[in-house]
Amino acid sequence: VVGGEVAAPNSWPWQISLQYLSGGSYHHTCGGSLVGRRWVMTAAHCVDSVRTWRVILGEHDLNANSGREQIMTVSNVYIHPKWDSGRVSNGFDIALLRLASDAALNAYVQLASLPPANLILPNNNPCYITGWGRTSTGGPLSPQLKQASLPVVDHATCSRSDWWGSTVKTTMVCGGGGAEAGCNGDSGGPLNCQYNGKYYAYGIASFVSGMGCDTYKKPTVFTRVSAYIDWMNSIMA
Ligand SMILES: CC(C)C[C@H](NC(=O)C(F)(F)F)C(=O)N[C@@H](C)C(=O)Nc1ccc(C(F)(F)F)cc1
Repeated sequence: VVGGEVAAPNSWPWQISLQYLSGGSYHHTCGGSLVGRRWVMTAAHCVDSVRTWRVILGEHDLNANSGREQIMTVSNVYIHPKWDSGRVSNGFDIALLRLASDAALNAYVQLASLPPANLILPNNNPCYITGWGRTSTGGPLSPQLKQASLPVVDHATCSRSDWWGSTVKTTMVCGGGGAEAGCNGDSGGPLNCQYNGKYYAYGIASFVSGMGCDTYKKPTVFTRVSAYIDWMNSIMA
């Protein structure tokens, strides 16, 4: 997350850290959202390589043990059937991870609210991105979870030729476009948007400009979760 601030610990209690085993230790690679006691929603591009995964619930500081963390094994990975790792601009950047055991829900670990199918939030709707991703283009990951305000940029604006043009589809949602942005390592994490007085996991961080995370008129692009509710229900049922 470029800009914004460190979040109050566990104030986004559905945020997870997705980690992979390499060289005998686990490394944060993506964010995600707990959407069921055995289910995590993340980006397909986060899990389209064969690795040993684990999910940390109740996480805040990647380098400290608060005692609130729950370390979960991933038992299955379900990538959207239309995802094409060579074509992130086609969309379908969504995956579900089945956990080997149930999460214990408490003050630090809660389920994300999924939006109603086909919900489209208006331009400038208040939203926050959360994640442990780079704090500047090419910079380090953040040890603590960060948040930044990324209001919705509607499709009409985001698809203008000097913005993302036809790269952005209606199954995506754009957020920000100024000094605050998602960055590498925030992938898979939620865009938390206010709707009827509560926060919904309305987006899944998908991509930023290759020219830099906070490139002007290149807002962070998210998978629009409300476009995939039927697919998610078919998997989690
Ligand atoms: C691995 C990538 C698919 C996802 C990676 N995503 C992120 O860093 C995050 F956190 F914003 F989700 C990213 O945007 N990385 C930059 C460096 C990138 O590759 N951006 C990018 C790739 C393809 C396009 C497109 F769609 F035009 F082909 C646009 C931007």
